[in-house]
Amino acid sequence: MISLPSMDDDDIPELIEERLETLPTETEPVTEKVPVTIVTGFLGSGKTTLLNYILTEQHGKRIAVILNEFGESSGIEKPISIGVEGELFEEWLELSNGCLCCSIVDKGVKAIENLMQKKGKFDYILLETTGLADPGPIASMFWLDEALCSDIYLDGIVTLVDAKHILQYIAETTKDHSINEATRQIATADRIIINKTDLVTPLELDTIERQLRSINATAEIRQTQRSRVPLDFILDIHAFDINVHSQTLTASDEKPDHPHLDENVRTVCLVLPHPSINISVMEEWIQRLLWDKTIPNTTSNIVVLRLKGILTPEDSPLTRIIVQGVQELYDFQYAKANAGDKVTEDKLVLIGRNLDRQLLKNSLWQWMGWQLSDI
Ligand SMILES: Nc1nc2c(ncn2[C@@H]2O[C@H](COP(=O)(O)OP(=O)(O)OP(=O)(O)O)[C@@H](O)[C@H]2O)c(=O)[nH]1
Repeated sequence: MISLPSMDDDDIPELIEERLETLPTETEPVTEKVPVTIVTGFLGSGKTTLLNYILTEQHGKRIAVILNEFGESSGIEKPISIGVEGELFEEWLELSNGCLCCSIVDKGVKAIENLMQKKGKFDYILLETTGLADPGPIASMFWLDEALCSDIYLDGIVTLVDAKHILQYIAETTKDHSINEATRQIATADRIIINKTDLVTPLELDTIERQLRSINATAEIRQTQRSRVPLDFILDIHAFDINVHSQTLTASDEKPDHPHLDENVRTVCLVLPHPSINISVMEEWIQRLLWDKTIPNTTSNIVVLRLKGILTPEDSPLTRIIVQGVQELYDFQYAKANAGDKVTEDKLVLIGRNLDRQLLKNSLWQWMGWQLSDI
C-alpha cells in the first residue's frame, strides 16, 4: 500500500493501492523487475566520475545509465565523457563491458518509459539526477506510477558529497528558510559516498562524517577518491526491501536531545514497546505527522524527509511490517517473520527538521495509549 495525502486536507486520504493483505510466501513467482539506483549529489560532488567509473569497469552487469534532467527546469544537459571528452550521447551507445549509455531529454516518468522499450538489453538502471535535484520526489515517482512499478523497483538512493565543500553547502540558508538541497540529498540517502577525500585532512573527514551521521543515522557511509567504491556498496542494496530491513534497521540517535525544536535536519529513533502495536492507530499518527507536518496533538511544525520502521502488530506476533516513507508518501509492507529470525526491536526512525525526540515520544505514546514508562 502506498499512501499520500489528498489535495484537500479535509478529504479522506486517497489510497493509491489496496493494502497488501496477503503475505508473501516462498512459493510466489518472482517477477523480473529491473532495479533502479538514484545517484544524487550536489554540484561537482563526483556523480559523473562515478558513472564513468561504473561504465568502464568490468562487472558483468548490463547497466543502463540515464543522464537526465529530473528535477531540473533549465533544460541544460550535461554529457558523460566516455572516449571523447564532452561528447553528448543522444542515442543509445552500447559499451564494451555490456553497459548501455543514453542521454534522455524527456523529463520524469517518460524517460523511464522510453528506456523500458529497450527492456531485455539491460538488467540495471542508474539514474543520475542533476546536482540541484531533491531526490525525494524522484524516489516517490517509482512508488506512484503503477505501470512503471510493474517493470522496475527502486533499489536505493546513493548520495555523493564533495568533502571539500559539503559542510559549507549544508550550512547554507535558503531564501524561504526551507531545507537546502544538499541536506535533503543526505537525509534521503541509503548510501553516502564522501568523495574527494584528497582535498581535506583526516580530522576534517571525521568532522564531516559525524555531521553527515547526525543528519542521517541510517545510511551507510564510505570515504573515497574519484568516486571509486565497491559496486556492491551501491548496487543491489535492496534498501526498500522488507527482508533486508528486518535485519538491518539499526539506527539510533546520533546527537543528544535538544530541549527545544531543532532547526537542523537530524535522525530520531523511537524504540517501541514490542510486540504491541495497533497498526491502524499507528498509521493515523504517521499520516498526521507526514501530511499535517506537525507532531500530532502539538503545535510543533516539522518536516519529515525520510521515515523507516519495523512494526509487529499486536494481533499477529509473527508478522513484520516495514514502513518506508519519503516525504509525504509512505508504504507498509507485510511479511512473515521466519522462525530463525532474530527478534528485532520495533522502531520508527525519522529523518527531518524540528524533530524533538521527547515531544515525538510523548505524542506517539499518548496517541497509542502507552505508558511513558513503556520502554
Ligand atoms: N581532487 C579530486 N577531484 C575529483 C575527485 N573526484 C572527482 N573529481 C573532479 O571533480 C570535478 C567534478 O566531478 P564530476 O564527476 O563532474 O561531478 P558531478 O557531481 O557530476 O558535477 P555536476 O554534474 O556539476 O553536479 C571533476 O573535475 C572531477 O574530475 C576526487 O576524488 N578528488
